[in-house]
Amino acid sequence: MYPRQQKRWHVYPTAEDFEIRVVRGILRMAREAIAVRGAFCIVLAGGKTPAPIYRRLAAARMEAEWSKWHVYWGDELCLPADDPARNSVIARRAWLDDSPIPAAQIHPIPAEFGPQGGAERYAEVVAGVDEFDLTLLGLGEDGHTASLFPGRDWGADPDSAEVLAVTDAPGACAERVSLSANRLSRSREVVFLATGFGKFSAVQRWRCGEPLPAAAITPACGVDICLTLDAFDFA
Ligand SMILES: O=C1O[C@H](COP(=O)(O)O)[C@@H](O)[C@H](O)[C@H]1O
Repeated sequence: MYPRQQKRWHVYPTAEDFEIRVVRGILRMAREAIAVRGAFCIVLAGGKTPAPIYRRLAAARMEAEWSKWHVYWGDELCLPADDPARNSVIARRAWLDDSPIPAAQIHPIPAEFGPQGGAERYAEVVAGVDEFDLTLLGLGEDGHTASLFPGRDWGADPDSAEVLAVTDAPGACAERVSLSANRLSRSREVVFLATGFGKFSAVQRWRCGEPLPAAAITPACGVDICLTLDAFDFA
């Protein structure tokens, strides 16, 4: 059993409000982390939901000290490195390919080596970070987050591996690499992103206390869940 999750819900009337507020929050957290610790370590979410956020970060070129950003991912699909379905490629195309963040500070998950090979290699990469400053996460329609799926081991125990080799994910890509719930919880801030009516049922189940994978992310500071109104309630 994992610790109780402290949740703060933030509901925005439109997708534009959601995007503006989330981007503003990311830039503020980056400024604070850089002022206090001299660097900002962010974990990116995969899937489609964060793409507009990444595009807005790309447009905010003058608003951050990009040379101090270090970028990681929460999960990745075991597909060729340049496959457009990969979480790293979605973020690269929307933002990172055209960003001033030094290439050596961008750390995609090497999932092209397969679940086991990718997990072992990425464990060495994240071992260099004690606590992430900000972890962005998505929410699947079945309540999964990163590549932690219902009915599987999410690595929520304190002694579980930091990076998991996933071989039986439902859907099109069964093989994946994912940070474990335990590792994702080692973040100063965690922000979930969910937009659209398709997420409504997962959000309701989470609000009602069902033990979904998303509920296993339990950083000391709690989690912030940013939603559009249609994902939260009947508008
Ligand atoms: O499989 C995945 O799905 C979730 C949610 O994706 P979305 O397209 O519905 O936003 C995502 O957070 C995760 O990284 C991805 O691998």
